[in-house]
Amino acid sequence: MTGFSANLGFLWADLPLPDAIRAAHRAGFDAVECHWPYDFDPAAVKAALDETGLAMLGLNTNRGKPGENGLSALPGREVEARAEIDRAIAYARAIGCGAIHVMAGYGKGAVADAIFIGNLTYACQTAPELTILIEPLNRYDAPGYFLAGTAQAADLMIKAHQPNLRLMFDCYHLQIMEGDLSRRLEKLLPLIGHVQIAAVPDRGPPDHGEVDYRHIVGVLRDLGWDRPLGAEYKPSGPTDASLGWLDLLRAV
Ligand SMILES: O=C(O)[C@@H](O)C(=O)CO
Ligand SMILES: [Mg+2]
Repeated sequence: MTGFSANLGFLWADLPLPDAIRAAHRAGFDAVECHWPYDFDPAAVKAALDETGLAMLGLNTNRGKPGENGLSALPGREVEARAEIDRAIAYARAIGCGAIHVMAGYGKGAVADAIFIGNLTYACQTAPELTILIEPLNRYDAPGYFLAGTAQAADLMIKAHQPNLRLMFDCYHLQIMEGDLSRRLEKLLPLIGHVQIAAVPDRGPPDHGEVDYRHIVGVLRDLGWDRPLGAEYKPSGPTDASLGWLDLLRAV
C-alpha cells in the first residue's frame, strides 16, 4: 500500500513543528517532511519523531533574504549558500532526516548553472550519506526561479555527476510546467529521490483538479516506487478537515 508523508510546511503549519509531527501521526501519516525547521530546537523535533516513530524525509535550505527563494545558483553568494547548506546538513543529521532540498534562487544563465553545480557538489560531498534534492518550481508561483523543468534538472545532474543528487518530482509544479506525468515518472524514475502531490491548479488536497492522483499512485506502484509520497498541499481550513483524500488514495 502506498504511504504518505505530511509536508508540515503546509499541513498543521499553525502548530510548532514537534506538535505538527504528533498531529500527522494521529492522522495516520507514514512519515513527515518540512520546509524550514530552523526556528525549532532539533532536540524537540527529534523527540517528537522518536515518540511517534515517524521519519522526517526532507527539509530545505534557507531561502535567504525576504523575496529570495534560495541562494545556491546566485553569483557572489557562494559563502552564504554554503553556510546554509552546512546549517541544513547539521540540522538533518541532528534529527535523522534523510534528504535536503537545496534551493537555487532566482538566477539564470551559464554562470548560475556553474554556481549551482558547484554548490550542489559541495552539498553532496559534504554529506554523502544524505540525498540532495533539486526541485523545478512552476513559473506562476516562482517566476524567474532558476530551476524550472525536468530537462534542466537532468542536465544539471549529469554535469554534477554526484551519486546522491536526485530530483524532487513535485507533481503539482510539473503538471503545470510539463504535464504527461505518467510517462515522465517512468522515464525519470532512476533520477527521482522524492515525489510530492497536490491538486492542480489550486494546490489544494490531491482529490480534485486536473490530475487524478488515483491514477498517479497506481503508476508509481506499478513502477515499484515504495516510498511515501509527500502531501504538499495547502488546506483551505483546518488540516484535520482536509484529509478525506488519504483513504481514497490508500485504497488504490
Ligand atoms: O514545492 C515547493 O514549493 C516546495 O517543495 C519547496 O520546497 C519550495 O518552496
Ligand atoms: Mg514541492
